[in-house]
Amino acid sequence: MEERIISGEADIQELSFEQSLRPQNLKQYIGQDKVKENLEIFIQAAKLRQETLDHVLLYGPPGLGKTTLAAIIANEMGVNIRTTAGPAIERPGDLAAILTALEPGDVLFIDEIHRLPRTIEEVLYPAMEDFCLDIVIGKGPSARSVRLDLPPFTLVGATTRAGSLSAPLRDRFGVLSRLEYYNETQLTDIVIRTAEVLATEIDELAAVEIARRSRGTPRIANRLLRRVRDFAQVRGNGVVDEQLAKEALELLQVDRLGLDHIDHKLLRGIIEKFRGGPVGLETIAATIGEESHTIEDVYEPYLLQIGFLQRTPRGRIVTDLVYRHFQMEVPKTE
Ligand SMILES: Nc1ncnc2c1ncn2[C@@H]1O[C@H](COP(=O)(O)OP(=O)(O)OP(=O)(O)O)[C@@H](O)[C@H]1O
Ligand SMILES: [Mg+2]
Repeated sequence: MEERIISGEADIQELSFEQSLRPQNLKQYIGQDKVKENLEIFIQAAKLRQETLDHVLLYGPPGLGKTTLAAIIANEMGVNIRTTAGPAIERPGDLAAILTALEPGDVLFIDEIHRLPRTIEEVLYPAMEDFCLDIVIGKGPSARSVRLDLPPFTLVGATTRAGSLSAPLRDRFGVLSRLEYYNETQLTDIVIRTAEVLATEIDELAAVEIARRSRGTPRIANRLLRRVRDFAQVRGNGVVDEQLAKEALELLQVDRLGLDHIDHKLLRGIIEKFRGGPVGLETIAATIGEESHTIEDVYEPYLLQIGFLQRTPRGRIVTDLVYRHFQMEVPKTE
């Protein structure tokens, strides 16, 4: 897959930059009002009762703020956070080592929790329910099971694919929070906040321009801002105004809805080769030379979200909005 500036996923160099931009508490966390409101209540209640917070599952597309929110939850509870990821825990012993090292009340954050091996999930169930671990010592006939008590903790799980989580695991979370794409106003606020952190001067209209092209995703908004800021330093006097933002974004080949050349190739491909569809996913994949699961996981969600694509039992179809976006004549339906 080629690298895309509008990809929701983070690349490695980006991680330390992102770290510096993370809001630290719920107040600074922009948008996701429903999720925030719920968490605020649960956190307060847990603190009043002097108990640990219930286990929380955060799910939604990449770059919407799951990792950020996990850290905020720990912060608001006034506890430490330990971070790991599904694929990093290979054997039950790995999980046991992490769990037994927790302090009472800690948050254990498991990113990509849908990638946890099933054998590990089973160890996690009693840990989540009763704060204990059943460990098998020895092999064969002399093997015996020992029960270990754990300090009470809060598991925060994050996943981009709630559907691939097993039902028994999902059921053990007391709080299920789904993160939504952000609207233009919220993204504008995020761009302005990030500019402040970066000590970059930016016009409100420039921030709106960046927000519009960010596909509802803070990670993309921050990434675009960073590129536009580079442009402002080299081509201008460092200040980001509307005109400069537009020029820079033009150069980055991100159109006014945040679509790039791959989206264009996909949408135009369906129009030109299949008269707008319906056409099957595999056929689209072969036509544009991408893997079908990449199309499904990475390219499609936003196109579906803005109503440019529709999924039907017979395949994908492009909607009238696409023809208008490309200033093409909308075909008449027979
Ligand atoms: N509500 C928000 N307010 C301000 N900034 C945000 C918000 N949500 C996310 N961000 C910023 O967007 C970037 C990406 O967020 P984060 O890493 O938390 O996303 P994620 O959902 O964990 O993504 P992934 O699925 O790839 O793990 C971070 O730099 C963060 O500062
Ligand atoms: Mg994350």
